[in-house]
Amino acid sequence: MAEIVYGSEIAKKIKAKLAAKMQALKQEGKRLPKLCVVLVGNHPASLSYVTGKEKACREIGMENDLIRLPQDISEKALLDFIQKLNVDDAVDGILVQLPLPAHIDEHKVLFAIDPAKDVDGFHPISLGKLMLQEDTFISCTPKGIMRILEEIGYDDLSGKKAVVVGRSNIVGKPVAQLLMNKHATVTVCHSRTKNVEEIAAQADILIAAIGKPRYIHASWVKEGAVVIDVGINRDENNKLCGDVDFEAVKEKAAYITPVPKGVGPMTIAMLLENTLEAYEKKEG
Ligand SMILES: Nc1nc(=O)c2c([nH]1)NC[C@@H]1CN(c3ccc(C(=O)N[C@@H](CCC(=O)O)C(=O)O)cc3)C=[N+]21
Repeated sequence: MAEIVYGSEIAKKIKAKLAAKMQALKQEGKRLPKLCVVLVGNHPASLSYVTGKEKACREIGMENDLIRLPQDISEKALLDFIQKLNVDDAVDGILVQLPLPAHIDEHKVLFAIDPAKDVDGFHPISLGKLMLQEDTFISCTPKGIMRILEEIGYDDLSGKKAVVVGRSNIVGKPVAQLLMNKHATVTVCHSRTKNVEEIAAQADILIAAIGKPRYIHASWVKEGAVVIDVGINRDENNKLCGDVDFEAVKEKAAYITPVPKGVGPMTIAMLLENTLEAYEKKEG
């Protein structure tokens, strides 16, 4: 029977530390770090996620601004807006919520963000530095996953087998890189992989980031594995669920993260940390 690892509890501790830092800066009469979140359009899930980010900023006393732009905004107008945030000295972190409307080139927008303010870690410079193990902003979900592993004392990954299911630019690829940087032997599986279940069953650490409700069955999981569930899906009853068949897999794994209250809250905590980091680098 696995230990259920509540990212929400770890995130609470991180946010308490950050709140104390905000308080200290305030008492020193310093400017406070500021995160700007840009939301284009009215996608309901996106709206709920950005609201969570704003709420977390308020909780810890970090400055924040949610900028809502119309669904039909031109790419040029969005790029101009980002440029304004880039040169605004009061802004430390910029996050453009994804996905963007289809008429906007997502890469162009991510490339337009000043790498010094790229608290999402999605800029090619940030991703390149991650590959080279240079100091940079690490994207929030992968960073949160690594923090969970540290928190459970599972951070000596030398000789360990990690399997990442999913190859997205925002989770699968960067988390695979981080695991490699920590000396794990990493296999990345995806929709075209044959025998995923056999590969997954060899994992000491299994990261599920595919976006398919309860896709990972207990038979895919090695006894005693660490299972990290990144999925945020709705099942047939519109209930929030992960990529892992939680009830069955928890009988086999040593550690498992739930959905909700697992990786999601860690993503937000890492975003706040990255924003403070951007501020500290800027202020020297
Ligand atoms: N530029 C950009 N950066 C992102 O980091 C980004 C993004 N775009 N687009 C969408 C995804 C998704 N994402 C989540 C963050 C927190 C929760 C979260 O806190 N979830 C809670 C509750 C979820 C709920 O109740 O709906 C939980 O899992 O317990 C979920 C999802 C960030 N994303």
